[in-house]
Amino acid sequence: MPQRAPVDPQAPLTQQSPYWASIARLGPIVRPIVPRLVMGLVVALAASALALAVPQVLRLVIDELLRSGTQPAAVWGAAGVVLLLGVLEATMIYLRRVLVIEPSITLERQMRTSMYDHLQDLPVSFHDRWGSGQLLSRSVADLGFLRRWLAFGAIFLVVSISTVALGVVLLFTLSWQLALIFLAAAVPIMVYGAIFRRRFSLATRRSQDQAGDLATAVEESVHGIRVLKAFGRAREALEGFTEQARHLRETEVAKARHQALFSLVVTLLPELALGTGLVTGIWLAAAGHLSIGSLAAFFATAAAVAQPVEASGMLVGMALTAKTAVDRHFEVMDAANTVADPQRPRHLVAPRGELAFRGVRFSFGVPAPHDAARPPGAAGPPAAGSPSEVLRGVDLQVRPGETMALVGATGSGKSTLLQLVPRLYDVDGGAVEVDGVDVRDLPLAELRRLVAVAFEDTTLFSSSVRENVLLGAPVQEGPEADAVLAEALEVAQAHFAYSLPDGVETRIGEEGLSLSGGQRQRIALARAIAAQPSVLVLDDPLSALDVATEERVSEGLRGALAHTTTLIVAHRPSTVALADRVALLRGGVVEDVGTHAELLGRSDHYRWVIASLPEEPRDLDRDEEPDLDTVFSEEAEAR
Ligand SMILES: Nc1ncnc2c1ncn2[C@@H]1O[C@H](COP(=O)(O)OP(=O)(O)OP(=O)(O)O)[C@@H](O)[C@H]1O
Repeated sequence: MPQRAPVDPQAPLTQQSPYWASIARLGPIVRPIVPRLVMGLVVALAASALALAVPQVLRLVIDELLRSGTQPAAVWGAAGVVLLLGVLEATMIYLRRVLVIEPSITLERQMRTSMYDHLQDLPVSFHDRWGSGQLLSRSVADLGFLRRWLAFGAIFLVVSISTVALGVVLLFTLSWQLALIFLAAAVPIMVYGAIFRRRFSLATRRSQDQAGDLATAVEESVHGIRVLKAFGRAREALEGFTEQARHLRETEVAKARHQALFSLVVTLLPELALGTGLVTGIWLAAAGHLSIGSLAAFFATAAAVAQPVEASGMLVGMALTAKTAVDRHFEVMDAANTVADPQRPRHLVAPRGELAFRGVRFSFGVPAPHDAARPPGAAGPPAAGSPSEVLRGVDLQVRPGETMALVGATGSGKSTLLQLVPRLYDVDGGAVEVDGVDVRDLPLAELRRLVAVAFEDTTLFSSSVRENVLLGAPVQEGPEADAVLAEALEVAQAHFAYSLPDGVETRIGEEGLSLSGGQRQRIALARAIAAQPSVLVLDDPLSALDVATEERVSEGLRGALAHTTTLIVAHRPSTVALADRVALLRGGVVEDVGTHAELLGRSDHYRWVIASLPEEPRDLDRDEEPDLDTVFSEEAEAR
C-alpha cells in the first residue's frame, strides 16, 4: 500500500484561492434554494430594522411626549408600539428559521449524496492516495458546517453588515459629532480584521485537514486493532495518535487565540468609542447642541450597532471556515474519473470469455496525500521503462473456458495484472481484451458483469450472507436467485452459512457476525461464482483454507469453472494444480507459459518460485474440530 502522508503541522499553508472565487463555486448547487434563502434574509433584515426602530420610538417618547407633559395614555400608546415592535421582531426571527433550515438541510443531504456517488465513480487510484478520514471529514463535518453557515452564518453576516450600515446612517442623523467618534473605532477594526482573516483562514484550513488525518488514524487503528494488540503496539499507536491530536489541538488553540484577540478588539473599541461618545454627548447636550431624546436614541442605536460588530469575530470565522469547507469539497468533486465509460462503446453479444493482455504496461504513479496540494498532472504515470513500472509489456492469452494460474515471485505484479481486467486501474500502454475487444471500449457495467473478482483480502458488507453472495448476481430474488445462491455456496464449500444463527439471512460484515478468515474467503469466492461471469479473476482466494477444505473447493471450482475463463493468482502448489496452464511473471513480463510439468521441466525460475511456495496453509481454518485421537495416533506413529 502506498503511504498517505498526513498534513505536515509545520508546513506553511500559503496557497489559498481568492475568497469569492471559492464561494462562487457553490452558486449552481445553492441556486434551487436561493428564493428561500433570500426570503429568510429579507425577514432577518426586517427583524434587524425593527430592532433599530425601537430607539427612534424612545427618542420620540423622551423628546416629544415626556417633555410636553402629554397624557399618560400617549405614553402607554408608545409603550404598546415598542411591545408590538418586539413581538414583530421575534416573529421575523422565527420565520427566518422556518424559511432557511429545511432547504439548507436538504441541500446538505444532496451534496453528501453527490459526493458519495462521485466517490463510488472515482478510480481505485484516487482511493489509494486519499486517507479515508479525509473523505469522511469532508463528507460529514465540512458539509454540516456549510449547512450551518448557509442557514445562519451567511444570513447573519449580510444582516450584520446591513444593520451596521443603516445604524451608522441613523447615528449620523442623531448626531454627526458622536457618529464620527463611533466611526473612528472602525478604522483599527478594519485593519486588524484583514490580519485576522489571513491568519484565521490558514489555521482553519490546517485544522480541517488535521481533523481528517486524525479520523484516518482512528479508522486505521480500529480496523487494525487485532494486529496492534497482538504485536503489543497499542501504546505506540496511542502515542502516534496523541501526537496527531496534539498538533490538531495546537492549531485549534491558535485559531481560538486569533478569534479571541479579534473579539477583544471588536468588543473593546466600540465600548471605548461609546465611553468617549457619552462624555462628548453629555457635553453637547449641556451646551444645547443635542436633545436628551437624541442622546438616549444615539446610545440605544449605538448599542444595537455594536452587537453585530462584536459578533463579527464569530461570523468572519464562520465565513472563512465555510470557504475552506467549499475548497475541500471541490478538491474531491473536481477529481477526474479516469476510468470512465467509453465515448463510443462496443458490446459483446455472446461473450466467449477469451482474455488477452497485449503489451500491457502499468505503474502506480506517484502517490500524493491531497490532490489539491499537487499541480495538475503531477501524479501521472512515469515514463515507460522507468524503475517504478510494475508491468513492462505483458503478453498473455487465456483461451475461452481455460483456467490459467499466474505464478511469480512476491511483488512481481500478479495482483496488479488481475486488477487491470475489470478496469480497477487502466493500462498505461498496450491493452487488455475480452473476445478481442479492448476492455476500455466496453461500457463499465457490461464489463463488470462479464468479469467477477475475488481477492485474498476479502471485503464483506454489513448485510446478510444472501445479499453479500448475490451482490453481482444477475438475479437478486426469487427461486432462481435461491438456486444461484445454493450452488455458489456449494462450490465455495460455504455450507457453514446455513448453520449461522439466521442461516443465509444472518447479518455479517463490520456491523454483523464476525467470520473467520477462511469463512470470509469462501463467502467472497461464492460471490464471484454467483455473478456467473464469463471471466473470473481470483487473487489467491483459497489462502486461508486448510488443505482438506481447499481440496473440496478446488474440486467444486473445476466443475463450476469448466466454461468460465479463469485467471488465478497461485501462492500454493495446490492452487497451481487447479490450472490448465501456468503463466510465469518475472521482471514485469510473462517469461513463460505452459503446463505445470512443462514449466517445471524447462524453467529454473519457475522451479525456484514453486520451491518457495508454502506447502502448508497459512491459516488453518477447519469447520469441524480435528479428531484428536487421529492427531495423537498420527503423532505417535511419526515418533
Ligand atoms: N496500490 C498500489 N500503489 C502503489 N504501488 C502498489 C500498489 N499495489 C501494489 N503496488 C506495488 O506494485 C508492485 C506489485 O505488487 P503486486 O501486489 O501486484 O505483486 P504480487 O505479485 O501480487 O505480490 P504478492 O505475491 O506478494 O501478492 C509491488 O512493488 C507493490 O509494492
